[in-house]
Amino acid sequence: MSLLAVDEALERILEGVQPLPAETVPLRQAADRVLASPLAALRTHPPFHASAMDGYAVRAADIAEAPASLRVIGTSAAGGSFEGEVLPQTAVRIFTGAPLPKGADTILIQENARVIDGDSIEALQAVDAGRHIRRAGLDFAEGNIVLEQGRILDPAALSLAAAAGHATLPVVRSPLIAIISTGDELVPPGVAPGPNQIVASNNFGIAALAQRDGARILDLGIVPDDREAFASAVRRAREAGADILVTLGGASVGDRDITRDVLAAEGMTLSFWKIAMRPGKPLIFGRFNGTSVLGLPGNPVSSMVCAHVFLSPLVRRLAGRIHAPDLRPAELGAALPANDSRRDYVRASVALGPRGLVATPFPLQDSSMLSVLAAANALIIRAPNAPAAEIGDRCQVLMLR
Ligand SMILES: Nc1nc2c(c(=O)[nH]1)N[C@H]1C(S)=C(S)[C@@H](COP(=O)(O)OP(=O)(O)OC[C@H]3O[C@@H](n4cnc5c(N)ncnc54)[C@H](O)[C@@H]3O)O[C@H]1N2
Ligand code: MOO
Repeated sequence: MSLLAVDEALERILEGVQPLPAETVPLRQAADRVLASPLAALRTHPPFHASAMDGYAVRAADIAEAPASLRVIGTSAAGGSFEGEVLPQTAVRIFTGAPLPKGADTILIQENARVIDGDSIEALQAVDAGRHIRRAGLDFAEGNIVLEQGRILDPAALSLAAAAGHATLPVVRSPLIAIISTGDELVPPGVAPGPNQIVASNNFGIAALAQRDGARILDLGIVPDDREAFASAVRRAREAGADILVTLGGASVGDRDITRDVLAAEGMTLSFWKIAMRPGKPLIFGRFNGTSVLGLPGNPVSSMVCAHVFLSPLVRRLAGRIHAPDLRPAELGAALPANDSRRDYVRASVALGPRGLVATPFPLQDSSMLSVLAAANALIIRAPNAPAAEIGDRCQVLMLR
């Protein structure tokens, strides 16, 4: 029986999945979140014609023939204003950000003025009308849409939202990802493994990737290969309201690979098990009410590659983010043998060569080897049944960093 193709598996995972509903959070907590609806300015900015420089608010006509002397009749500083009017042959001392007084139509910067005595100056240069003035509404006007729905609230967007008068923002709720690591052989880092044990690692990379995609993490720790212990962790994930449950390990066909069985016994509807992918063949996907379940294979590289290919798009869809994998054309830096019937994600190092990117596969591709995955900056994607390829042949790579 032929295995489910990777693209079809991803389609099933994303089928019917919509961004989560909005919640309102204070501005500071909105950093790096996704704006849930278009944001209209609550005010106009600048709210008045403002000076962009320190100097003198003057009438351009008065200083058309420089040098010209002017009487200084007052001051306009940011946070205050000059309430009178700039009449012919007068000027108002003005500072950056302060309102332009009535009658003035330009700013003479102070470097081009000479103070004659306490209350008069000499303009040393003529200035065109309108110089160094920020017109009211130059940045945005009340009611303008200043940020689009779906905008990632990066630092500039946050400051703009604040300037537009918003103290809180509607953001897409961050998906909650519960992670369960399974296996009698696993201990957490920092704990000395017993004989026959190893350190659990997958949960750290998976959590970091999901967080980068906008998720919150509930790490439920390590459970032994025991049906009741695993079932109880699954229940904890559901009680916590996890949007996605990720299980690590126990996905394959061994006697202790109980993941699929227990998930089904707990009420999960299985969508698929096993796909035409290397690494990652034993991937499990199913759904509880409101919770998608990804059963990732235990091999650390299989886990991470499946997370890049399937978990990231799912998290991003829920988080209201666009998923745009960084796929690029490259040429092979080493030969590759013919592929079998699974799509292969080959750990590779990609660098710029004389004709563009060159992707050189690592010689060891064992799906347990995190040292190779961490050294790789890309995965060469090989189609099922691709024939043997030579150095210089074209290929497609998925950039990882
Ligand atoms: N007879 C067959 N055997 C296997 C097949 C198969 O088709 N027929 N598939 C192989 C493939 S492909 C994979 S991938 C693995 C995946 O198996 P499981 O998902 O059941 O994973 P485990 O057996 O639980 O563990 C595999 C390996 O990974 C280590 N592991 C598990 N969890 C973690 C963790 N959280 N952190 C670090 N390392 C972990 C575990 O100790 C094992 O060494 O099955 C093949 N077998
Ligand atoms: O798929 Mo396994 O993931 O080939 O090691």
